[in-house]
Amino acid sequence: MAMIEVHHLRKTFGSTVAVADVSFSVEEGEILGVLGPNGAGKTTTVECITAAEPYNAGQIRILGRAPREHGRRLFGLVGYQLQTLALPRTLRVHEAVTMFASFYPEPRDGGELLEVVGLTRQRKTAFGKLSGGQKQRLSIALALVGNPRVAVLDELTTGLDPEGRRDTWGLIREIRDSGVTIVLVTHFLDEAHKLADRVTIIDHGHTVATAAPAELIAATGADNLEEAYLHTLDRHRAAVKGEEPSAR
Ligand SMILES: Nc1ncnc2c1ncn2[C@@H]1O[C@H](COP(=O)(O)OP(=O)(O)OP(=O)(O)O)[C@@H](O)[C@H]1O
Repeated sequence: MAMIEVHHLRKTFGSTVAVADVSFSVEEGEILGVLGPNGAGKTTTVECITAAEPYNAGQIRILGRAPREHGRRLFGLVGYQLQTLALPRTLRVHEAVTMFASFYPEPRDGGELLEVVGLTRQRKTAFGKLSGGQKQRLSIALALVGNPRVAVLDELTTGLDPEGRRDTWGLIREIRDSGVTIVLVTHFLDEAHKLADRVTIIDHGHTVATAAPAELIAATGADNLEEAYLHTLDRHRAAVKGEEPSAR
């Protein structure tokens, strides 16, 4: 059974259509990369999956059931790492983990989790004194503290230096290897290529393609995922307009 299925999802904010028609599935144990330009509807889509937002039409199934059917158990099932983590500046790292752990019926051990994300030495550091990379690590820890089967990670390496990004990629692989299914929203095509088993591309609220990076590269005759991504978007937009795609 697929871990997550999204069928013809539609979500509007007033007159803004944030998600027009998005469909994809996420298999258990895989890393699915969610790609697309700014404003494409990626965050809105994952917020519908985590039930942070209700949706207008279509279907979402998590382990075969609608998000709301899971009730409060959904929060333990799907961990969500926010694009920006806002916590009181004086809250210490271990206090944040303990506080978030209290929201869940079967939380992970806080000390062990800080070890996993490499924040043991900072456990007594106030949130306001953490570096950008350390805040990212804390936000990943908070997404995992409920012992979820799925982790939704939104732009998790934005603002990190190359070493921080590489370390975070290692961490994501370890989390996947521990059995957690991962939905990874990213603008970094190298990141998607290195981590994702499959990627789904969203443009203007529509699913454009879902495939393994290597399949997408082969299908477009591109040299790398970035080229393949741009080519796929061009082709989609030209088809929508009824035109021939431009040569990139
Ligand atoms: N709470 C909201 N109220 C009104 N409009 C919203 C809201 N959230 C998102 N939108 C709009 O919905 C559209 C999709 O936004 P969304 O944040 O899902 O895109 P995204 O693909 O995640 O973009 P980015 O890559 O810039 O993070 C945008 O036009 C955005 O302005």
